[in-house]
Amino acid sequence: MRTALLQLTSSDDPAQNLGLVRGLLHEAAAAGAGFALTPEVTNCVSMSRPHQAQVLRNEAQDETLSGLRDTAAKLGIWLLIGSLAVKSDPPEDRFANRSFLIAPDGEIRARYDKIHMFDVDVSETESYRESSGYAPGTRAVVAQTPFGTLGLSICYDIRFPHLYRALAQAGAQILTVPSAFSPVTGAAHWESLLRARAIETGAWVLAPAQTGTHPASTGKCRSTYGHSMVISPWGEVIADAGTEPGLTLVDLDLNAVSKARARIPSLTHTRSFESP
Ligand SMILES: O=C(O)CNC(=O)[C@H](CS)NC(=O)CCC(=O)C(=O)O
Repeated sequence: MRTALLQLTSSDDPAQNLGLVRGLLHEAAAAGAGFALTPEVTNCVSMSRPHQAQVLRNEAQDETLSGLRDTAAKLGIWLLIGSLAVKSDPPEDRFANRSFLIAPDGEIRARYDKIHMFDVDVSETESYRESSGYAPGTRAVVAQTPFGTLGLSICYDIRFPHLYRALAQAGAQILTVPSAFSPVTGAAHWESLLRARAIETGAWVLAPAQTGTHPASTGKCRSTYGHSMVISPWGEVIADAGTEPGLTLVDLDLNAVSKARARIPSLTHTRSFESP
């Protein structure tokens, strides 16, 4: 299946971001892609909770979701919206960081709420407290498509290998890791983490990313690492998008999954052991 990763520099204006994503999806479909993926927080990259509270909507009212469902249906493609920041149902007053898998008929086939929250001091001047704004998910998700079984995850989840082992053991052949990685940790860890998860599971890893300096109408601009990547089930870097926004196209071959797993059947070699 020809697959397109969209690398974005999303701003904090959801309407503007929707227009850019639609343009890239048209290009992807024209290039023969039947599956496209967008990064984490496709609809809004913002460091300002008050701004997010003003521009974000709950799922039913979210115009990025309805707009992209419409585009996927018009183009007849599968679409993983890496994530949208959406308002949760009361009494929860934090947002959800939620992936959506859209089928070529425009229907939502799967949802996944990011489980692991990035509450980290990256450097002396750069801190993130994702759990202050977002409520974590509690459920791992796999989804069937005609081109393979997807295992869904988001960004900081990549640091928790047991999630990916569980997804692979539940049948996932393609792991999705839409991200907005910090430049500092991206340079140090991004490629190694993605390659490790591919090697451990013998699955394709598709990691569409936010990149660059994100324009903000209020508060501080945020920067992200970019380098959207496709990793083969054997752990090879098949594509690295660098730091410019745009499209990356690859042809996914599911035979590579069974080949990698036949060579190293570690997924079937789990043993239980006493805790240390
Ligand atoms: O804040 C939002 O609106 C959406 N959430 C994110 O962008 C999250 C939390 S700040 N980013 C990450 O998880 C980066 C992880 C990372 O960089 C690492 O693991 O090193």
